Amino acid sequence: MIEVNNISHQFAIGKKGKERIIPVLHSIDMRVEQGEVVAIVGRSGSGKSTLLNLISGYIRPTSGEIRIGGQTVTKLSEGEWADFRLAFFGFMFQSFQLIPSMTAFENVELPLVLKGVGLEQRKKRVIELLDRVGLSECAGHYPGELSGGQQQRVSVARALVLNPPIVLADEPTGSLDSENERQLLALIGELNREQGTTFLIITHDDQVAAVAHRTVMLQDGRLVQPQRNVTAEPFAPGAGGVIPLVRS
Ligand SMILES: Nc1ncnc2c1ncn2[C@@H]1O[C@H](COP(=O)(O)OP(=O)(O)OP(=O)(O)O)[C@@H](O)[C@H]1O
Repeated sequence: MIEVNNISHQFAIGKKGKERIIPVLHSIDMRVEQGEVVAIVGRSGSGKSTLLNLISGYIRPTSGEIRIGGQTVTKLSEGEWADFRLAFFGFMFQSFQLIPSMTAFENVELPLVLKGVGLEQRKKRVIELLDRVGLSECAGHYPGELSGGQQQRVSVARALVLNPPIVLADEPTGSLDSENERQLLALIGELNREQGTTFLIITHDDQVAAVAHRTVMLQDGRLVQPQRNVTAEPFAPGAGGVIPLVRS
């Protein structure tokens, strides 16, 4: 589903003509199958966010190729990337990135508006999603009127509203308390089992890495041998049992 082929990336910083080159990623090869939940770990500055930004097309690699769903995305134009993102990706961030002047309902609705979905269908889908994350009562609230955990749930609903095959998450539990973290991990597990949603999750959190199917580690911009998670009880955190994984 996601193939990262020999990707290297460097940033150039400083004034034109006097740039300093910062190599960040070196010859990354990675393959993620549909329905996998993969944790990306590594020390601060190892290149995790850069890798996710390359996969989501927000930056272009210095060299190498990325294929998603059989399509070579590194060749897409900016306009094509915008459509591709709407069709393929949901995004979850540590900082939620909600629009403060929009209600919870409007924030979740936004991707549907961008996709040109009609009003009635939008309403139905947003209500469904807010209900799924337990926030039906808060549809009319602005982000500033919600707790951190509630804001994260709004951002999760927004990430999922278009039913994306892939969710890219950058420290999604980073600002959550343990109960909200448990609920988010349970939801990720449900979606993965029910819909085969693929998750790529950058994390420093052992709880997240423990429920992923496997963990890949970046070290100084290089991928360390991928590790298959053999000890985890995927998506049953605290539930005391192993729920079988459905993987295609
Ligand atoms: N736009 C940019 N311009 C210049 N350098 C950058 C840019 N973005 C990232 N870097 C550098 O690339 C390196 C890797 O950054 P990146 O954010 O990918 O690391 P990370 O593993 O996600 O770190 P963290 O866990 O702290 O978020 C760092 O040295 C960072 O300073």
